[in-house]
Amino acid sequence: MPTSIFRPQLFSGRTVLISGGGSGIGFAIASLFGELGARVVLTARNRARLDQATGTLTERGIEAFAYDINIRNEGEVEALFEQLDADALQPDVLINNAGGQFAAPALDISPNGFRAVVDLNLTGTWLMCGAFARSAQRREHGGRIVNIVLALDSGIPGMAHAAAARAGVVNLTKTLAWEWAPLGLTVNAVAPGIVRTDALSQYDDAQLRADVAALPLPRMAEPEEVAQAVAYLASPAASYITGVTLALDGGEHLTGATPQHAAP
Ligand SMILES: CCC/C=C/C(=O)SCCNC(=O)CCNC(=O)[C@H](O)C(C)(C)COP(=O)([O-])OP(=O)([O-])OC[C@H]1O[C@@H](n2cnc3c(N)ncnc32)[C@H](O)[C@@H]1OP(=O)([O-])[O-]
Ligand SMILES: NC(=O)C1=CN([C@@H]2O[C@H](COP(=O)(O)OP(=O)(O)OC[C@H]3O[C@@H](n4cnc5c(N)ncnc54)[C@H](OP(=O)(O)O)[C@@H]3O)[C@@H](O)[C@H]2O)C=CC1
Repeated sequence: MPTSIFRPQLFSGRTVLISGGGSGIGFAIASLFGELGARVVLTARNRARLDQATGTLTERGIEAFAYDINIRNEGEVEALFEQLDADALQPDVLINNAGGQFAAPALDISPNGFRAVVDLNLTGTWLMCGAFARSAQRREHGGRIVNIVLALDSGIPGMAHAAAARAGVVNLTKTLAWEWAPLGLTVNAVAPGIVRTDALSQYDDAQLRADVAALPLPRMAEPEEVAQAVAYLASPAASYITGVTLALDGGEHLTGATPQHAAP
């Protein structure tokens, strides 16, 4: 685990909402914000996994809450923010981390498969951003949004749906940064390459190892490294940064040779 550069209690008094916060990168983000004094609110679909995550965080002395919702469902997203109001847990920071896709050649992606991935990664992120910004506007309270995308500078062969959806999020990030600056919101993104989480079991291991070996920094990222980048973008140190997508990819964007993604 990388050494934390942040001062203790940096996010004391702040509430941080993390989609997909019960596993992998989202859980690492929740852990770091919690260790830095924030109250953390986790959302995802799997209630049991959320409960396990909040249990672990609570044992570490972190104030943690969980709400099971599907971010693809507009009604569930609206209901979440109403519930957060009712529970006095209005977020200061939103981390749109929930997402994913399946690896398949473009010609094997059905219209419904394409739609499912766009619904999750682009529309789901959009719905969460909108509900968060309306909440901030009502309360005349600024805030931070950080969107987790994928390294995509040279396209993402084997994941055309995710490539399209995440490119949408990158431009949404820039556009919302303009439109919502007057609301006191900054909107940024982090684009990880390959991060060591259980979710990688969905991909071909030999291919992943070959992809990593070809990087200028030939290793996977750790989830905690993504969490530190997110914490920086949500911190006062980044108050003049908006609309950027930070590549956290071991230099993948320099190679011009895009990793191939395949199912196991
Ligand atoms: C490598 C490093 C980079 C990235 C790493 C990470 O992101 S790690 C993080 C990774 N974490 C995650 O990825 C977690 C989140 N990911 C997910 O939940 C799913 O990937 C999801 C977004 C598709 C779920 O959507 P959903 O519940 O709505 O799914 P559904 O079952 O209802 O199917 C909808 C349509 O998709 C079709 N289809 C599905 N699978 C395949 C396939 N393998 N092949 C072809 N097609 C497939 C399915 O047939 C159907 O189309 P049809 O038959 O009706 O025409
Ligand atoms: N690991 C990697 O190499 C990389 C990952 N990423 C991205 O980082 C993010 C986290 O990935 P990682 O931690 O590895 O994988 P996970 O599969 O553990 O994370 C995905 C999270 O999103 C949640 N989620 C999925 N669908 C929905 C939905 N419809 N509504 C609400 N929550 C949902 C899942 O919970 P649940 O199933 O309970 O809903 C899960 O907690 C993803 O967006 C991923 O694409 C980006 C680059 C590389």
